[in-house]
Amino acid sequence: MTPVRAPSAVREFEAAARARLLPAHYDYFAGGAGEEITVRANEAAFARLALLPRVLRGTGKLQTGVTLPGGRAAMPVLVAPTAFHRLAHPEGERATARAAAAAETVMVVSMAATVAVEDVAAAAPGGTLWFQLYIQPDLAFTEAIVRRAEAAGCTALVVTVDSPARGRRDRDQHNGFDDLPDGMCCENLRDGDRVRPIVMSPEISWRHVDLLRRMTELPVVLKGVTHPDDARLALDHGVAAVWVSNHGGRQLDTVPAAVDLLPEVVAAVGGAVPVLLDGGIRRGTDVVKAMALGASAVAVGRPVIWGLAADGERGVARVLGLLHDEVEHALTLLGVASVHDLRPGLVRPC
Ligand SMILES: Cc1cc2nc3c(=O)[nH]c(=O)nc-3n(C[C@H](O)[C@H](O)[C@H](O)COP(=O)(O)O)c2cc1C
Ligand SMILES: CC(C)CC(=O)C(=O)O
Repeated sequence: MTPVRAPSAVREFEAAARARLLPAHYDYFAGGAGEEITVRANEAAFARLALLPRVLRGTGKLQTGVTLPGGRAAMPVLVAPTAFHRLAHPEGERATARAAAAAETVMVVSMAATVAVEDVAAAAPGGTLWFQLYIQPDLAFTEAIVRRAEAAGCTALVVTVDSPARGRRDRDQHNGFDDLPDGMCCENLRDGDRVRPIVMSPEISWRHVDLLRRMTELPVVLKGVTHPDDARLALDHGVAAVWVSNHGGRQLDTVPAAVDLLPEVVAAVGGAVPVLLDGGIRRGTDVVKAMALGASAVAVGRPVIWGLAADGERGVARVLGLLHDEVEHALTLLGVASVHDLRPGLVRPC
């Protein structure tokens, strides 16, 4: 029998995942809002950036580690918060957490995880977890979730601010996908005997960010910033990091590609806090492009889901391992020893 070769690029995991997932579940993970213009733009924008290497730099030992408000990561690629991992693999978020911990990177646990944050933490002792929150209009319930995240050992709160309403996702509407199957639920939304629905409320405002900051000592990271004026406001409201994201094209369609938004946000933040970025990262070269343009670290959403669906913990580990190796390789060929030495001059539009 011909041995099946392990995927040698992140993209190959998508086909493997698609073959294993129910079509409606694949569509939920892969899809985006409206015409999916932003989904496509995120990846296309990286292809439109060229890298311009330096030569004879004698770089020697490479440095890929980054220090962020919620702790250190050995690689500059974090696991973005994504919902419903048990739809992709029976071990769900437990498998993802183990792979992230083995790669010594941060996993951001989604508020919509299908494994409770306490159980995710128990599955990967020693791993670094941040917790992603949609601020709920019921502030007492929001506080209860924050307390759970703190008690589980999460070291930062990632507040997603691009979702004052759910994205309109044509694929999900077409497939009638609007709920988890029996036996699965958003475990972080348990409240006594019931599981609350996630409320995406248009009433959430900067006032809530202030309330949250008073509620917890944890660093607050704002995810879903696209406008430089909002980045400046975020600093006024004391956030520990700004996360540039269009939610992988799943919220407002036709928002520009994430990496195209990055330079203006980086300029607005002016080095006051780290700037993170996600959306369309599929290669180590994408990682170094984003970091050259000023990101302190990046995150991946769908690639982790594809790894998880294809081969559980091993698949996620392989996805993260490939990205790590590709980052090192790109640094070597660029003539840059450390991710901290990446500069805008290494990137050109093409
Ligand atoms: C299936 C799926 C579920 C997601 N769930 C969440 C979530 O629960 N909370 C959140 O803040 N972002 C969520 N996101 C957005 C990701 O955190 C991230 O912004 C996006 O996936 C990055 O784009 P990429 O998939 O191209 O890497 C989700 C994305 C996907 C694809
Ligand atoms: C369950 C949803 C709230 C998760 C999400 O943010 C998404 O599907 O993009």
